[in-house]
Amino acid sequence: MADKKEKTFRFVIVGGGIAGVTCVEQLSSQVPSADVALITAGPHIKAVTNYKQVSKTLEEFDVEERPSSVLEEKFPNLTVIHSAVKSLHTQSHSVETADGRVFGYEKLCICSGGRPKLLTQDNPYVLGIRDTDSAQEFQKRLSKAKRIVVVGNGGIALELVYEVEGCEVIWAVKDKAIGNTFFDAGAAQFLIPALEADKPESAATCKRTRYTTEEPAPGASQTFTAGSALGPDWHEGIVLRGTEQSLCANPKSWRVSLEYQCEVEKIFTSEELLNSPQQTLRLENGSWPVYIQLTNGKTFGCDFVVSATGVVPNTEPFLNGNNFALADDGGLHVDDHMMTSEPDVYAAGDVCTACWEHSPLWQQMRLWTQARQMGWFAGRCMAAHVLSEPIELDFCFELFSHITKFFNYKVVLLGKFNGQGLGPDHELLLRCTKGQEYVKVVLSGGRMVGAVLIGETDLEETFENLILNQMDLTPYGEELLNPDIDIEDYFD
Ligand SMILES: Cc1cc2nc3c(=O)[nH]c(=O)nc-3n(C[C@H](O)[C@H](O)[C@H](O)COP(=O)(O)OP(=O)(O)OC[C@H]3O[C@@H](n4cnc5c(N)ncnc54)[C@H](O)[C@@H]3O)c2cc1C
Ligand SMILES: NC(=O)C1=CN([C@@H]2O[C@H](COP(=O)(O)OP(=O)(O)OC[C@H]3O[C@@H](n4cnc5c(N)ncnc54)[C@H](OP(=O)(O)O)[C@@H]3O)[C@@H](O)[C@H]2O)C=CC1
Repeated sequence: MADKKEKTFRFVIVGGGIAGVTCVEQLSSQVPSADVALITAGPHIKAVTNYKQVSKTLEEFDVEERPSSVLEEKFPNLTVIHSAVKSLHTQSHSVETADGRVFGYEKLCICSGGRPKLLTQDNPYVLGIRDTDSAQEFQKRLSKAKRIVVVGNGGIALELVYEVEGCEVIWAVKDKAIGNTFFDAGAAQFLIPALEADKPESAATCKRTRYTTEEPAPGASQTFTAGSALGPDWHEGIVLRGTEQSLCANPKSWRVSLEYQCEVEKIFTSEELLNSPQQTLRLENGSWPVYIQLTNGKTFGCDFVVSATGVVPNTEPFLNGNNFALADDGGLHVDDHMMTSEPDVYAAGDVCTACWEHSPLWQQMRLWTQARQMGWFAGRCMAAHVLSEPIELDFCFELFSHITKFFNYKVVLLGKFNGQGLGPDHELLLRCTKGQEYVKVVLSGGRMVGAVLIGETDLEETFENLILNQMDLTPYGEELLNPDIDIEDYFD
């Protein structure tokens, strides 16, 4: 393999998503003399724009899909190679691409993201949403649909059930409440009325498509290996409307039915149902292309099923044949320098699992912000290692923080927002004004360790400070959430 190398780069980064591109930017600016290669399966790269540091740890930004030439013009030391990596040979420090080329590296960073963990593979009626292509396929299928079933209870399901119009939505969740990956039952209760109410004007407007289509890269035959993951506001550019076209003007007819505490028992096509003893189901349900049987005994016919059931790190098949340590969730095990178990190989973003001893207030979630932070930190570590400089874990891994929007409410999550890992040894303070705000504080030993802020609470900065400084809040008791006290002044 060594003699076949077309060129050896000092740094090679695999993946043009937010983690890979941020890593490239960091390396190119920190070590401008080094040859850097970005190898990515898709024709476009993702770029962070309008970056805003909202507070010490909270950040907001937009993400744009761009041609890679923009990056190459900015960094003359950078070569972008558009081909999927077919195999990695850590012993010879080389990668082989789908178009048959071999490149050497001194240090490599794997940022190949994740792909949807589908309920079932190869069923044309079960869709996942990950990248621009899959979002467009979903949009196309939705435009002809009268009823869809959404399975899953995380970020994608929360966004879809709110955004889809003109189509009946059956939402099947495993849990007793909606949004288990982000919320507890109280917050879910607060959000439910927004599902039943009319959407506000701004959220209900029909919008134009903004995303471009990525051509699959040579060799990228698997549906979900070509493009980068979508991110904040991905649905804003896409009309998510079913057959009932008039509903864009009449959001009242928008229907979501929830099926709680159930999983999928079986998925049948209409042909399979015709030939099975359960064909009476077909008659009861009308005629649909596909039927889904849930563990609560109900069966629904629908046009298609959306499997919004999480992601699996993209490690196969191109990393096979090496000795990478994998975490329980299948991610590449990385230490506090973003290094995998293979020499000179780093990883960042959705593909990796942070296996260092976490700060008591941080946890990994496969999110846009963490992909950016990990890509940036991996770049810093790679540069520090070649320059023989010391480097410590960055402050951004001290406190988990996430800003997003669900059901048209601003949502801020801080620290152990759901009491993750705290056991019974914690208490909660709550303040809730229906339709306006939901504030939950998690206290452990009298100190604030997490918070969920839904709505325009304006509390994020103060709470972030209280969590970071671990002040004993016992003397304040429930006054902490007294709406008549200006908490910002209180703790100044
Ligand atoms: C529908 C949707 C909505 C989301 N909304 C939000 C949100 O609102 N907020 C939020 O924080 N997060 C959100 N996320 C999560 C967020 O998008 C991801 O956490 C983030 O994009 C991960 O970035 P990444 O760079 O690690 O991976 P990706 O963006 O998946 O990029 C991986 C890159 O690797 C390339 N690649 C893969 N395999 C190979 C190979 N073998 N060879 C070469 N290149 C390869 C791909 O082409 C791609 O460029 C959302 C995700 C989805 C799917
Ligand atoms: N605004 C935001 O911040 C958004 C973030 N994202 C991110 O994008 C990624 C993909 O989103 P998504 O697919 O929603 O993943 P998530 O990990 O957010 O949610 C997956 C959901 O599916 C459930 N689930 C898993 N397997 C099954 C099954 N077999 N049957 C029924 N339910 C199942 C999970 O339950 P359990 O947890 O019990 O396993 C969980 O509720 C995630 O990293 C997510 O954080 C996506 C959209 C918006």
